Amino acid sequence: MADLKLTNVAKTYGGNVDVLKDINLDIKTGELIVFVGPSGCGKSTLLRMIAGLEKITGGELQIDGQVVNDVPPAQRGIAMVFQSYALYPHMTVRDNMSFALKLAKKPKAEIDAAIEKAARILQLDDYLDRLPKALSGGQRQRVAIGRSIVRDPKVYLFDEPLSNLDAALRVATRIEIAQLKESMPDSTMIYVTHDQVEAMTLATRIVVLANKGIAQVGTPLELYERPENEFVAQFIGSPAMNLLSGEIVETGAQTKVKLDGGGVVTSAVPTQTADKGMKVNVGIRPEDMVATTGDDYAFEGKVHITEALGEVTLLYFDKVGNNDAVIGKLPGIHAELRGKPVRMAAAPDKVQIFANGRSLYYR
Ligand SMILES: Nc1ncnc2c1ncn2[C@@H]1O[C@H](COP(=O)(O)OP(=O)(O)OP(=O)(O)O)[C@@H](O)[C@H]1O
Repeated sequence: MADLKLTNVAKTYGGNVDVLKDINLDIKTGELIVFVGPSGCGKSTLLRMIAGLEKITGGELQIDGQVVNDVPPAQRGIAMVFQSYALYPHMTVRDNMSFALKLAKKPKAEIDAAIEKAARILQLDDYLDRLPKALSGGQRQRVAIGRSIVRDPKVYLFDEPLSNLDAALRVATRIEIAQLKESMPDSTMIYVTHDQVEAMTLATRIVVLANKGIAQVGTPLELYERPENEFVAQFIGSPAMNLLSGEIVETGAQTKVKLDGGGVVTSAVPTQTADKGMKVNVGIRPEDMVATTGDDYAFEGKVHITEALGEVTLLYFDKVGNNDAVIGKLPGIHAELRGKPVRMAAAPDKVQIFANGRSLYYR
């Protein structure tokens, strides 16, 4: 059981290199928080500051109401699982998992009970007497997690735990982590990943880090359906959300935007009379675009390239007005559209509007 509270947490290296500033975040017991963001944005640094492996140079970190900025890692009740599951090669799974408890001089009965519980949760019962070299990558990763579980920490920190695994194993281990979380509802977990699918499927809330701060915090669906800004809009989802410049031509409960070099698109984001004429960017996800033959379309463009992925086809359009090439995603196989002019539309509730990079929905 652990609540974490970060207040204006900052990290400066060498007194003058700001990596993170003004990080404010409340994490409640039982949450699985995922940190995502572009390479170098400070995900690992933030995780390591929470673990106590990296000094917090500004602000405050509280665990269960107690300020822990200067509490050493071992006394924070936190366990960290790294991407390189460095197990002791000459020790069995059981010895690897019990090592920390033996060092802490815990009674044998307590150690045995902890190992038994962790092995059951991680389905490692049959492997306890094996050496790491006789395990698969996924099983080794589970042993690494097991080493944390036996210490019964309040908070688990995962730094890209699956990045060394091949694609199939990643999926299997991801599902195991989801089940692990379910079997320990009172544990708090923080997880760093580059993998969007991991973030979307595992997180109770995702924290998007960018430009030294938090770009948005929300449930996976909030981030996907209602990004607060263009950065999050384009960071979450693949291919990225299309942004098309235009001007508001009609306001009200439904807003109409005339796109540069395109048609008029309707958005369910409400606007006020004074917004008429405002220069905005309209955001539409590739998967929310539909091909239409009607006159009510967002834009018409020539399909430059098609990529058939099996269940869907990606359509890459030529530039529309001043806008970058737009990508559409249609169910099924549509190689026949290559080189053809196609009209694309989107339902109003799938159309976002951004002004100066920020979503009008959150005004
Ligand atoms: N000792 C250091 N001195 C100065 N700058 C550092 C130091 N350690 C890390 N940094 C910088 O801090 C920033 C954040 O690094 P960090 O490893 O936390 O990013 P990350 O988001 O985890 O990146 P990645 O996704 O590539 O793993 C980077 O720009 C990095 O260059």
